[in-house]
Amino acid sequence: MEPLKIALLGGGTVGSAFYSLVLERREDLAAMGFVPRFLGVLVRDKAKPRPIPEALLRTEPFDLLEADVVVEAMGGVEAPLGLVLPALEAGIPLITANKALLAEAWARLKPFAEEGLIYHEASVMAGTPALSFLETLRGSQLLELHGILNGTTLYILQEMERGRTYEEALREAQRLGYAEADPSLDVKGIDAAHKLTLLARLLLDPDFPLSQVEARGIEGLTLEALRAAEARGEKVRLVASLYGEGGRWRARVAPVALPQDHPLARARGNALLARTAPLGEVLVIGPGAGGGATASGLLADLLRFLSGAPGHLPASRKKAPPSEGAPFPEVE
Ligand SMILES: NC(=O)C1=CN([C@@H]2O[C@H](COP(=O)(O)OP(=O)(O)OC[C@H]3O[C@@H](n4cnc5c(N)ncnc54)[C@H](OP(=O)(O)O)[C@@H]3O)[C@@H](O)[C@H]2O)C=CC1
Ligand SMILES: N[C@@H](CC=O)C(=O)O
Repeated sequence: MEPLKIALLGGGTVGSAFYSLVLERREDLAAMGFVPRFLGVLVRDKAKPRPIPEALLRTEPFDLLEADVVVEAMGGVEAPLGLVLPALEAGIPLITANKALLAEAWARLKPFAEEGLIYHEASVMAGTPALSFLETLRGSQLLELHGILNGTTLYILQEMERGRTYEEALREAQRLGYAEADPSLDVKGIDAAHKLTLLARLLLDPDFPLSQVEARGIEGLTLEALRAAEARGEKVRLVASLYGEGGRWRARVAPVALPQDHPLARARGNALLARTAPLGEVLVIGPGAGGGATASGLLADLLRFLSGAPGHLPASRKKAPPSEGAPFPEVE
């Protein structure tokens, strides 16, 4: 049995759930010949309650070069970038749930992604397959893609439909561990834009720029707008879309009106709908936020790494859209 030395950056909602899940799933790791050993868990405040022994907590960066794998769940861009780059340069793989890091620091991280050193299933739709779903769709051509990629805004809209206020619903989403440390990333559509950028880089263009995503959030939406949509037989959802327009890919995050019987309107969780050829239309639905759901995606990547498979490779070339898309109407 070989020790598997894990350096964990972040011991909050996701990091704590990952730590617990690894211990719970020791037998699966043992069946592959590995015994997990956490070298340390980076946090800011050792006094916060969490299911991690205090002896493992570190408030100062520790030596990641000792690790077999670095798992990052701290959030932000510059702080995690400064920590993971030296490890990647030393050939140590990175498993991350941090879509902001990947979306915004791509110029620095792309060479390592191309080497197969970056695993990030958990960065889009948590443990619900989104990247591996799209990897399988590489056998077809993408015609268009529409997704509910942010759990916080989905929860807020669903709760507003049940009569709660926007503020109450946002507070509850924070309490449940769905929201980002800065929830304006969720409600302004920026988190969904980060995720859409990662999907586009996986399938359409390895250099797809974050700046190409037009993002609008749900802050301006009123209960009246939701009620009016309901009266028209529609539901309002924050949808991230990629579709052909004038021969270019258009990437948009916006609140849109969906017919109530549309699969994305009926989905109770996050969802990703892809129209492809020759495969056809495919849909995946599942939880997209929360500690356990995200830890599941991180553990899936750990198992993928241990099986010898590379991380999530960007698209091999830039592809033009084969047809014009049919976006949903935006709700003002
Ligand atoms: N929550 C979710 O549902 C999902 C989250 N993600 C992503 O996972 C990542 C983590 O999210 P989440 O767990 O919710 O966030 P939390 O805020 O709950 O956890 C962040 C952790 O990182 C630590 N940390 C943050 N910055 C520093 C720093 N500069 N130095 C040392 N420690 C630091 C915090 O320490 P301390 O505990 O002491 O404050 C905390 O333990 C983010 O990138 C997020 O986007 C992805 C999918 C779903
Ligand atoms: N804040 C995010 C967490 C998961 O990515 C969301 O609400 O979807």
